[in-house]
Amino acid sequence: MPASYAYLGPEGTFTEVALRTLPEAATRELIPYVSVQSALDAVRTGEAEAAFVPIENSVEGGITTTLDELVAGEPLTIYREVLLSITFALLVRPGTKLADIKTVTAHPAAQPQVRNWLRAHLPDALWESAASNADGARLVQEGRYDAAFAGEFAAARYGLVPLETDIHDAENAQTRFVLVGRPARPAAPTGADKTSVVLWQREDHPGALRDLIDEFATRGINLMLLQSRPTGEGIGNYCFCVDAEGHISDRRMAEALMGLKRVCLQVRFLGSYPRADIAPGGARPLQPGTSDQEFLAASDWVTRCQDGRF
Ligand SMILES: O=C(O)C(=O)Cc1ccccc1
Repeated sequence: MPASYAYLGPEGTFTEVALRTLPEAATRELIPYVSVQSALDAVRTGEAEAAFVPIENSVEGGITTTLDELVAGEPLTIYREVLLSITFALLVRPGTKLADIKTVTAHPAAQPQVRNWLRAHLPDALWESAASNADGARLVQEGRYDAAFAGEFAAARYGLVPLETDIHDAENAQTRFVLVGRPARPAAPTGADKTSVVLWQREDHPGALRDLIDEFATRGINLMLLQSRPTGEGIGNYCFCVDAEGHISDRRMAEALMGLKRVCLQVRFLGSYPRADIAPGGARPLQPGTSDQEFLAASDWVTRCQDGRF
């Protein structure tokens, strides 16, 4: 049996479409799971080699179930990311008209992407969340809801028809998905990489968050995501999910992570992996003084000073 990738199912999710864009997916058995948690658990138990799950969208930010799963429990590592442009179709059973729709469903992350459309076209419809957009389509097929927002491609799979297509409140809405596996050495840098970490502050004090961010800023590292998540240990108690430009094998990133390790209560490394938004080698020019050579030269100079050879 080939190694398997778990993904947020059932069949017909945007997650499945995004997963199939990865060349390595063609050589794996792709197994749908009912939730992000169960897909990630399949990796933790060794049932699946890796799991593919949504993690962020350009309209609402981080997908909190996924972030919370990566923040807690047995550590997992992100190996790849995929960006997918998202537009929704309103899927109904054949014969349903707009005026018949009293209940609608989709994944919670879909709602901010269709809210204005709903207000304009179905202001009185009751919204209930589904485990995924394809699961919403399945529930419409079963007669549990009148309509589901999902990919148009999911219609045929669930015996539904698209009553409306190309629904998106925001132009160019994109969702980011990640391939997550058990911890192992990150892939070699491509020249356009991203590093994800979770940071827990040691203590609350004025400027505590700025102190963490400074570890990146002073080394010329740009941040791409900064999302706070409650630790569950009381009001005002948060950890921070951070995506930063660069790879852990870059000196500036390694030094920033060393700095964070010293000043944070805890740091969880979630991986260094190729960026999906730009081609290999396409990262922004480095800030003066932050190349590997400059870090190494500075370190050599300190050693010479310590040895009295300056
Ligand atoms: O993959 C899906 O279909 C999902 O349910 C997750 C999701 C939610 C909203 C936009 C893209 C993906």
